[in-house]
Amino acid sequence: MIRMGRAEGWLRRPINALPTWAKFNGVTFNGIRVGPMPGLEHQGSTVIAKRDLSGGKEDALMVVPKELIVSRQNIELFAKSDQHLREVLDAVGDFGRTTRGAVLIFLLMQATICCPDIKDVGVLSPLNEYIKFLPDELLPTFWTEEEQELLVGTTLRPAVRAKLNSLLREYESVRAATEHIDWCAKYWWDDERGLINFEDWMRVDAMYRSRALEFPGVGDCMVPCVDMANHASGDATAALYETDGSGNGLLLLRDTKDIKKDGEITITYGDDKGACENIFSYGFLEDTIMSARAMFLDLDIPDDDPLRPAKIAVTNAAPGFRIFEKHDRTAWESDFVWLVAINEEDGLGFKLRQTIDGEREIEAFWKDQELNDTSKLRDLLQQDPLWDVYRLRAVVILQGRVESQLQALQDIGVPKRDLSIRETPWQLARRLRTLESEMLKKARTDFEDQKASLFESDIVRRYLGLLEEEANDEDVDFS
Ligand SMILES: C[S@@+](CC[C@H](N)C(=O)[O-])C[C@H]1O[C@@H](n2cnc3c(N)ncnc32)[C@H](O)[C@@H]1O
Repeated sequence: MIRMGRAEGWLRRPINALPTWAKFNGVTFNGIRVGPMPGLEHQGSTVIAKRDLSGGKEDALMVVPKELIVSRQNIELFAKSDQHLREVLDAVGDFGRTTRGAVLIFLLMQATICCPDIKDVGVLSPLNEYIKFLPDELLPTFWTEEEQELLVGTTLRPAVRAKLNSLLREYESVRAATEHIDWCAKYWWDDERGLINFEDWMRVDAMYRSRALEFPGVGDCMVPCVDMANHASGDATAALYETDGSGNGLLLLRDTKDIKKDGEITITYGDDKGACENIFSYGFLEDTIMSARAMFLDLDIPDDDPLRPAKIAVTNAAPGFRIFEKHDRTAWESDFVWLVAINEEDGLGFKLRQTIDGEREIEAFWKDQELNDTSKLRDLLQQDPLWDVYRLRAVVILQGRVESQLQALQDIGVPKRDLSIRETPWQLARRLRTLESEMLKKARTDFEDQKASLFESDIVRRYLGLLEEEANDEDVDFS
């Protein structure tokens, strides 16, 4: 439906119509306009200074009435006057009570309301019109199979695969949950005349993913017009966003920034986000990015671990670890690796328990202490006399995983470019491969240093039987 609406024009409006929409709906612009930056048209529209702007001396550059904010709370309010939206939200249950679920359903409803083939569904509102200004972002979920192949060996590849699977599951469950609603059955899902397909779900997901910002006091939401600001990190960020005392959305020039007429007013989408996450959520990498910044690598429990099935059954930690930049080095964090690193002989145990409804449940124990939240395992191990030993095991496991990821990247080298591969996916994949490869090499060296320093620990040396050997050697020398 959305693709059709773009092609036929009923779901598309040129960005030069935005000032009229904004004025009509109470959005104020102060010294700014929205449009493409000459020379940077590939970045879509952005916020541009209409005159010289001085940090610390300007009122808000944008004020967006709180009623226009697409947040979970507002969608609940919209649903009070839109029975069709209410029906769908109720039908999808808990999913409709999450921000993501509510926003995706809301966006789908806006496209439905705009569709000329659909009559008497939903309520007209300024937001039906607003989605017509939103471009279709080329996020990796829209890359072709060949383009996704360029990502093999990067952390983006499994992330895109997992995302497509979860989108498909969501789409199927929204469909199953709403098929019994007459108008949904007719306009959305009918085998011949139904207008919605999986691509629509991917498109509303992309709109939300690439435009949602976390506003203090509101949470994740889409704020019309503020979401036209492009991203720049660090000192280059020109403006901040927040809400005023009444809940309206504001775009504020940073006190330290002066922007000349025709300069760009950028915000930050999050300076800590890694290169992978930037491409995943926004479909671009800033030109100034010189490192992958952060990476999430998955981690498996070895097949020969006798406790593997029980560990998988009890874990509530994400199965992997994150490496990230800290000062000039890499650091890591993981709740999962501790479960991989310890075993029965260390004090990890499992028991089967019968629940009151007759089900059997696995319970985990660490040295007879109940372990009902495996993300707390690290804290328990930290109090153990063998903490350095467990740390060393964790570091060895992670270093091995870093090594295998690096190997996968290097085995493929520079992928071949097929004629069908578009420029943006090609450039992004190439840059990501280089940035992640550099970061993995750095992490490998840092893990080596951590290993070396843990080998200095008396506890580790005693555990490995090295202290006694040294003591014996010394005895021999003295005699
Ligand atoms: C919140 S929207 C910003 C407005 C958007 N440019 C538009 O035309 O509607 C985020 C999208 O803008 C683009 N974008 C933002 N900052 C960018 C940058 N620094 N370089 C390239 N593209 C950028 C990306 O396509 C991203 O997915």
